[in-house]
Amino acid sequence: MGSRTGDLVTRVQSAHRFDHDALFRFAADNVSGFPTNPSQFTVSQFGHGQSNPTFLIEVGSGSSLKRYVLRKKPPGKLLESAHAVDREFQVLKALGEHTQVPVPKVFCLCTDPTVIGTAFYIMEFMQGRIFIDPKLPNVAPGRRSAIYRATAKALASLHSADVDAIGLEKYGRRANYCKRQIDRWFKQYLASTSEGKPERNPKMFELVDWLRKSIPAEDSTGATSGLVHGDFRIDNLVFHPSEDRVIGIIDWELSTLGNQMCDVAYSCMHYIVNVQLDQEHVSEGLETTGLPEGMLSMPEFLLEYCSASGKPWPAANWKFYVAFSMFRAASIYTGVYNRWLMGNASAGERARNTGAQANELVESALSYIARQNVLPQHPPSVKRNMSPSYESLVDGSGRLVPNRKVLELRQKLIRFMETHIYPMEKEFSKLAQSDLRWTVHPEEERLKELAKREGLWNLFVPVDSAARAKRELAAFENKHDFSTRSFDQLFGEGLTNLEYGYLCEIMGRSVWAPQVFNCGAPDTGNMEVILRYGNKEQISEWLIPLLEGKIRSGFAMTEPQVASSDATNIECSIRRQGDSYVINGTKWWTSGAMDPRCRVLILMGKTDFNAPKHKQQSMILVDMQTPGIHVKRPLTVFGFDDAPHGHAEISFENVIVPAKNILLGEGRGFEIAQGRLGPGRLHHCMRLIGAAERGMELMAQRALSRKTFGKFIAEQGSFVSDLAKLRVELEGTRLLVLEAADHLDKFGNKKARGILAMAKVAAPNMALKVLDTAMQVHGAAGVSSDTVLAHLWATARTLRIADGPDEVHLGTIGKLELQRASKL
Ligand SMILES: Cc1cc2nc3c(=O)[nH]c(=O)nc-3n(C[C@H](O)[C@H](O)[C@H](O)COP(=O)(O)OP(=O)(O)OC[C@H]3O[C@@H](n4cnc5c(N)ncnc54)[C@H](O)[C@@H]3O)c2cc1C
Repeated sequence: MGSRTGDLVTRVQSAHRFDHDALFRFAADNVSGFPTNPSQFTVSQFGHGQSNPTFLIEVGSGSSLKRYVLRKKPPGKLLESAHAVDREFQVLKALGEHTQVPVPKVFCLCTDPTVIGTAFYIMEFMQGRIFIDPKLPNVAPGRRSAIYRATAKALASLHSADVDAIGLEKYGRRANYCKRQIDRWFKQYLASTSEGKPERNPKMFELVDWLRKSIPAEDSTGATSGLVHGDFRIDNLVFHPSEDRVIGIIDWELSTLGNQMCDVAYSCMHYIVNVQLDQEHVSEGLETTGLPEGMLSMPEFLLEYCSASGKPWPAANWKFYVAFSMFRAASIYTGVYNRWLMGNASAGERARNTGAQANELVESALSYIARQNVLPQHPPSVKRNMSPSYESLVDGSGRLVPNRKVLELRQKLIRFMETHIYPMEKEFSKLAQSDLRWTVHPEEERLKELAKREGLWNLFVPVDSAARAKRELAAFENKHDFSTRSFDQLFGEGLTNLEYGYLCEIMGRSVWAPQVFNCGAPDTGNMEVILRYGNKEQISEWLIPLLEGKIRSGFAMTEPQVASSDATNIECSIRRQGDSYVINGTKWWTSGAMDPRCRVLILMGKTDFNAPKHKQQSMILVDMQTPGIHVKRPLTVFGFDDAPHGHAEISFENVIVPAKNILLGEGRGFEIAQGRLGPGRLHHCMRLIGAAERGMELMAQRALSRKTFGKFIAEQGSFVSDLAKLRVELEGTRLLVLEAADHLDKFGNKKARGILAMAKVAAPNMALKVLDTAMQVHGAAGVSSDTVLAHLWATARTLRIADGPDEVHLGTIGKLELQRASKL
């Protein structure tokens, strides 16, 4: 495990002492909520890190204890422009207030040196873990890759900050960063090695010469420019106390605007060289000594970064950036060594070897430059990053064995979820609980565009339905340009339902994810109806904008006054009148109809009340803006109204719809319902597998990190065997769902109805069990909105009713069983 942030402190070093009373007075006046009359006020120093001295302030005791972090300039004469704590404060404030980049919250800045001797600022203390050694000793192999992936994502997230939008446009000059940095750090090197100081190394001059000649063109064009951290290493990241995700990027002393590839190379230094303050010498990095089990290789780490940030593979200029990183580290180490000689290195005695290490870094940089190959020309295949249960399946071709294409999409999807969805969940929920709940978060629309670009769009469209719709559309050739890739992409990636099962599951891990990939309910079921049963006009008018993600849809079948699990009860009338139909009735639980983007409903009603029982019903496309449609209220599920999509009660009063909007023809509603509910129903089951997986993961993490009565929850009672039983149930249900998808592909809706019904009963019941146990393990937090569990549970619970209650499906399964027996 990593070190806990609170355990990294020691007594304040004598060279760094300051007036605690003055600090207390300042903090009490300037930090909102700072205790004014505490029982205790203590200051200790973080021993780790060694640029700007950093202190832990503890105010009060017991349950009223509050903790803060103070960062200040070191005492004494300092190198020009170094240790600018005011800049650190500025960047942290901008990122904290305007972005999702994980950083500690800052409270106040003091630039007056008379208060405690130097400028300083006070920020939030982050309770979490810091991994000081990049080899991650004492970390389970299975978690090492997750920690490295989170590291790559944190770097990508800070590199994605829009500096112009958050007031950091003047935080530095973007172009020619490397050129300026080489000059700056060489100047600092010269200053640290002038007369009477550490000896100069002639090889440093050789290195600088090579660097100056090899600066990549992208440095002057600004193509790779943006916010740069300047010291991005794993030990400058605070990880969540139990989950493998970054909650804070710290130590922003060297941040500026500039060439972001320098951060990337610097974050990979440990693969090439092993530089540790406590060691006498620089030694070989992980590339040579071997990767600890489970750890990502450097190309894998870079692949993770590139796909999260959208940056190209950096092979072309990699040698320069790595050599530059070593040069800069050598210059910094020389400065630290010089400060140690003067007696004010904040790392104290640990800095005694930095002089020798600086020279070894120069040596290593020159050897690196001399190497033939430093990074493969192309990114690695994704095989290594796969979750263990799929690793062995890559080249398999058996039934229920995903092929390479699916596995690659799956990995892309997993990365997208980790980079873009999970970090936004709180933000999406916040909007959905505010006065603006019925509006769409702009980030959702941005992520939709990103998902399209990444080829993660409309993955649900089954290959056979796509082919049918394209054939129908052929008559509209002038209107739609079939030849463009973007048009073709609207019809997904040519997957079967079975193949989609492996992907839909991942989307189900978050209630916010499916719509970002245009794979949310009820749209997928509705699009499937138009794909399979729509004529060319209906496809062109409604399906194309739905596939483009420009509009959304609802499915209006259920009615308040009749038991709608038996659709023959439905009373809404669809009466023919010339070239139109007139609709009258009330629907409720029309999911998605509250969404401001919802433009079309597929409505089921009766066109002939006297026809045979299953021929009375029809389905018709209804424009939401037609006069006579009144959205009466949003319904809630255990208090969740699922804004901004919602579940609406709607009345239809003489709603006049063009006759051409009827689907397939009068009296064919039941036939379509059977077709629609097959795939749409199964998508719910696939998503429930993902929701259960998320529950398992959160449950295990919580149990491994929380102690009650002296033991971790994981060590209590029958936890382990309970967890194992849930895993057995989950895996069994997953196989059932995949099997149902396979049947749907091979035999169609009607023949697959038995196994579809089994999946529809099994999936919500299994997910509910897992999520319920996960909530229990989380204690009160589990039932709150602080975790995703309660919302996932509420959604899973509705699926024992929505799309047909359990009893109806059990009836189908039982009937088929008896039929089989009667034929024996
Ligand atoms: C969150 C959510 C979203 C929904 N979204 C939509 C939507 O988008 N569009 C839409 O049209 N509808 C939607 N629904 C409605 C849903 O499909 C219906 O609620 C469902 O079909 C059951 O109909 P009902 O509520 O009228 O229950 P009823 O038909 O009144 O049934 C009530 C109960 O009777 C019992 N029962 C019924 N049949 C049998 C049987 N054969 N044997 C034994 N017991 C039985 C079951 O316990 C059942 O739960 C949604 C519902 C929810 C909760």
